[in-house]
Amino acid sequence: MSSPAACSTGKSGPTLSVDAARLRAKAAACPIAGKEILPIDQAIGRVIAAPIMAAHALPPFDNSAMDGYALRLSDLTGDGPWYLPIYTRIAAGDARSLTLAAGAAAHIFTGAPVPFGADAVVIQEQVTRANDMILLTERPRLGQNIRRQGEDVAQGVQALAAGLALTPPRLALLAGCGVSSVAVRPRVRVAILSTGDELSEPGSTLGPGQIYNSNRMLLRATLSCFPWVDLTDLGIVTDDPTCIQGAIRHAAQTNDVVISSGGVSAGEEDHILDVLRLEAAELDVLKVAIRPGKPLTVGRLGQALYFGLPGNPYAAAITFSQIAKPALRRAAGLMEEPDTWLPAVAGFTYSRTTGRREYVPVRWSERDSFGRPVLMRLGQGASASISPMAQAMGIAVVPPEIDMVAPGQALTVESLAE
Ligand SMILES: Nc1nc2c(c(=O)[nH]1)N[C@H]1C(S)=C(S)[C@@H](COP(=O)(O)OP(=O)(O)OC[C@H]3O[C@@H](n4cnc5c(N)ncnc54)[C@H](O)[C@@H]3O)O[C@H]1N2
Ligand code: MOO
Repeated sequence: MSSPAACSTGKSGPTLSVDAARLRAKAAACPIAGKEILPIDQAIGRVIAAPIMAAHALPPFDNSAMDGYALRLSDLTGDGPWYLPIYTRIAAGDARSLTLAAGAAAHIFTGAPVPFGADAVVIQEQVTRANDMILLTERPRLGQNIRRQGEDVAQGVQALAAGLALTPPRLALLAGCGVSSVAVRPRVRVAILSTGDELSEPGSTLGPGQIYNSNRMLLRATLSCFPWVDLTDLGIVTDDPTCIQGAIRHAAQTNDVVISSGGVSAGEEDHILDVLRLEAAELDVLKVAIRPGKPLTVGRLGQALYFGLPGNPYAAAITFSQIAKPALRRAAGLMEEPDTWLPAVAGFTYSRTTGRREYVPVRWSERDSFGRPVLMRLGQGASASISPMAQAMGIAVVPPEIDMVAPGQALTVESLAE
């Protein structure tokens, strides 16, 4: 067992604002080095490791945006109407290299290559066709209904930057540019464990004084939604300092991030901080002005980033989403910050104690005249309650200095899921 080491702060250390705690957690998270080359169909949700260049222009050739007739504007002399003979028919996939005959039109279909010399396509609804001739009365605009080669992405330019997640639209862009494989960041290896002698797994019979382990499912389900996470679930670790120390030490040696729940507050049965000291952890965050979730621990344990989430389920969910997740995203190499909050107004009254930023589970069924959701509060703010967050459409954010939330008060609302 290693000797106790000084932490940067202790149980009585300073209380940080949510923003300061998040910044510290992110600063403690270094992007995982290295890369993997994956076929694009196996890269869904992964993080781009290096800029991706377009192998081909998009679109790869000038093509028609509509079903109609390709023509040359200089053939339309005078004020019209104009008659043009149809010299050929060009469907999508036509492999011929065609030049438009002088004074003629080509019957062309959406996605078909525009013949050389044609500089406009008139949709079929705007012409009168008689046998092999068309009649048109309005002069087309130069280039109308023609999608130019490379107008979406030019060949050889950067199609996507490093640090972006490969969302479905981005994968579609790569496919469209003919990119078949991509260099992605390695997955972040994350281990989760639940502490507490009172915990039992669903499926087993509850003994006296026991509760079912819900934090494991919360973290497991949340992390399973991140394709850039390689998850190890260590299950329940009993409230014994030696067991916790062994589990945490091994987890930190074999993972990039370790997340525990429970045992971080001040009680004699809360062993996480003592164990972290014995393991010479460098602790950056011990108390946060957040409700729920004040007793949160963030630090480094050897090469691993460590999050000690509070045991209360709503506190675990909020501290994970507000502090741990942004740091995990940084470890994954993600450069984009999700910014999905909505302006909203309170539809409820709530008298509260100031000093902590509070995350309130809410639903709404109405919007005000500006289109803002009118929020209804769920539950009574208990950090042990799971049902309010399960029923919630979002989480309203109440600033620390507010002592009374009244109907009509402007608030922001965030998603707990993203
Ligand atoms: N004297 C003090 N007591 C407490 C303080 C304090 O400052 N002084 N802080 C309170 C606050 S706030 C919170 S939040 C909790 C945090 O406690 P811990 O992180 O130490 O967690 P535990 O004591 O282990 O558990 C708290 C609560 O959550 C239940 N729990 C734990 N793990 C799970 C799980 N995996 N699934 C479902 N529920 C779980 C546990 O049974 C407890 O009821 O401390 C307050 N106390
Ligand atoms: O931080 Mo605790 O979650 O307020 O109950």
